[in-house]
Amino acid sequence: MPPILQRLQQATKMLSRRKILLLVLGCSTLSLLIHQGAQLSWYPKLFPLSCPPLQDSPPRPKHMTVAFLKTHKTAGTTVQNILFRFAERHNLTVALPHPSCEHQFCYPRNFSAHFVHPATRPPHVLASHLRFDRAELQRLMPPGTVYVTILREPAAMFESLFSYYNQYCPAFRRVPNASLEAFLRAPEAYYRAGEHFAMFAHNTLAYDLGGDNERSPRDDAAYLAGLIRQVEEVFSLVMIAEYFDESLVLLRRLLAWDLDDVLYARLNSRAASSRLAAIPAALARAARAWNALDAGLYDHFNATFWRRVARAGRACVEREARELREARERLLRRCFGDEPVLRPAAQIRTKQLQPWQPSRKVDIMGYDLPSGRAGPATEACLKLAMPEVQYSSYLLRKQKRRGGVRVRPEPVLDNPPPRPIRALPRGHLGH
Ligand SMILES: Nc1ncnc2c1ncn2[C@@H]1O[C@H](COP(=O)(O)OS(=O)(=O)O)[C@@H](OP(=O)(O)O)[C@H]1O
Repeated sequence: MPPILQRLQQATKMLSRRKILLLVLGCSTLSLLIHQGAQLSWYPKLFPLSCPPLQDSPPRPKHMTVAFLKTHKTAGTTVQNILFRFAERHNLTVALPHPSCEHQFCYPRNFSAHFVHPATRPPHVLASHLRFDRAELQRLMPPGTVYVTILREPAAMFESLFSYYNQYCPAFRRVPNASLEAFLRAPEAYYRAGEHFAMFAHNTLAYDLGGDNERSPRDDAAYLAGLIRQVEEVFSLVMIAEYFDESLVLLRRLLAWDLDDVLYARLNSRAASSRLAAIPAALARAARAWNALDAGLYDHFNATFWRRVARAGRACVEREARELREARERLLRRCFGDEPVLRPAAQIRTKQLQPWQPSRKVDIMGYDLPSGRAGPATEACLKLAMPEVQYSSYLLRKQKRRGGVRVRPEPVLDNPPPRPIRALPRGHLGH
């Protein structure tokens, strides 16, 4: 080939190589941009794309002192069960109510350290219902205790309260045909502030947090702002029931616990037949308007929750939440059979697993153990699904024994059925 032609061929090769290189570079830049664009639309700037390392390097020891404010109808029993099991595994003391308070700390009275059974003091963990009182709790709990609580979307929470406490709360009992719609159309017609268990019918979250549930943020915005400030001063984490798994991820990171420490079985759920399939939008608006203080609290802490998720790394939190769900499904299958299902109490043969039923009109579901099981693994499964009342009585007896108080020995399985239970202290424990 003549030299001129050879040079021409080389030049063409060089050009096409450069072109190919440019083309490849262009394509990769474009694909990166498209990818980034997509990511950004999923994870707005706030959320880092990668998982930042846990702040606890070198690893912190597990935090052992926790006070959980168990608000009503917010998935609190499931959180309480996680804490009870953690306490047992680590040989910690759980603060439990004196029997005259039943299984709650004399709710709806303001919490007092006197309500705590002496055999359960000084405690590491506290997780039973109470009305928050900062000074009294600080008197009881050791310094360094981490305070956490949980909130639920107020319309869903109110629907649950209305159904669960229908027979207990006079404001609900007055409503014809137990109709939530009728109540929310004219709440003032049925509600009397200050009467027994009125707090279940108006701003229950605010009441449980120690606030004045009769205040309206419409008339007094400063009151809501002040209540939020007080909650923020005390509680290191406010979980959100709608994002339960994400909440547990934040909890375990806060306490430097393992993911295994927050595995759970869902407790205290109503059967589908006992709940509204969906709350119509107008009803939800009315529920939020009537419980405006709770709505203000929820909206604020829902927003701060997502800011925390962002700080922890949203992708990371979601990944852990997924791992938690997978591990939890494996555990439920191991404990309750290949198809673990929630059952009504009448279908649960294991007495220690039968959840308390608030009325004949409401079915509270639970799990049952497959028959013929025994041994330590079964005991762990039993605790996983043990309702609040049975677990509280069991722990109290166990801790009394540990403290040398004479009680009949009671194996965790085969113990007699719990005595008839009332969900709430009545009569003399007025608000
Ligand atoms: N993991 C998880 N995620 C989301 N929601 C959950 C979870 N566990 C329990 N629940 C729901 O919480 C409601 C029961 O709340 P509590 O256990 O706090 O009730 S109680 O005040 O102790 O009686 C009850 O709500 P309703 O079924 O609407 O009544 C439960 O279904």
